[in-house]
Amino acid sequence: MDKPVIVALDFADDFECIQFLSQFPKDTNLFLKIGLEMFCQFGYPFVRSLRNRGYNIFLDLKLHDIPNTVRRTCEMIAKWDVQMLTVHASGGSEMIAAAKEGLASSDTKLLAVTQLTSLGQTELKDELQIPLQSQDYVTHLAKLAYDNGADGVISSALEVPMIKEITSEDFLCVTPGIRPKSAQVGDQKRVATPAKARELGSDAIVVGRPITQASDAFFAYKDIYQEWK
Ligand SMILES: O=c1ccn([C@@H]2O[C@H](COP(=O)(O)O)[C@@H](O)[C@H]2O)c(=O)[nH]1
Repeated sequence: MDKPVIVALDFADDFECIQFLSQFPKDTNLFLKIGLEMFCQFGYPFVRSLRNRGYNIFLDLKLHDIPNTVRRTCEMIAKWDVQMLTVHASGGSEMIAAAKEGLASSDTKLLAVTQLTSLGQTELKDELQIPLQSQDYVTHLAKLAYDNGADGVISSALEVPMIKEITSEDFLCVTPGIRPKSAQVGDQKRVATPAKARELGSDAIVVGRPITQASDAFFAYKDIYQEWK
């Protein structure tokens, strides 16, 4: 699928989620992100039911554990036919490589989260005590992910040109923290509009609340899609 708008399904219950999806015409070809909130409640059966309905699935589990545990978990997820899976790049080179090995029998793209888009320079320095500029930290983790077999990263759109420069044009940059001009920023720190993300070279944008909390979700999706295309 060419440069999708990935909709983050962060709902407290599956009924609400299915009602949300029913607002979209059947031919919308949605790419859906299932994150921790829904996966912890509804697990693999929920993933399978959405996959069986034909949706593309980004499973955003942000795995972060010792290499053996991550490899074995990825071996299991490899059977699920999901399109994307996340691990944290800060889990290190061995863990990233182990995740890739675990997914080897599948077409699932492995994406490594660099610096969460909810963290800015202040949090990086004062809370995490990382003595780097945010952009240098992000590009360092992106290079680590690239060198150890990841197919791409999660970052802010603002960092995409630097990431592509030190990795490769084909290295996927999937970018949350997307906010249309009129939307509330909320807990996100490193944000970009859909148009800016396009201009900076994002391969896919992830959008949650600006669509899921809109009074007309399909209209909000179409609006963002138009700006992104
Ligand atoms: O760095 C990251 C990694 C993942 N996310 C996820 O994307 C969506 C964004 O939702 P919004 O409502 O549009 O803010 C959410 O599911 C996060 O878990 C991220 O935001 N930043």
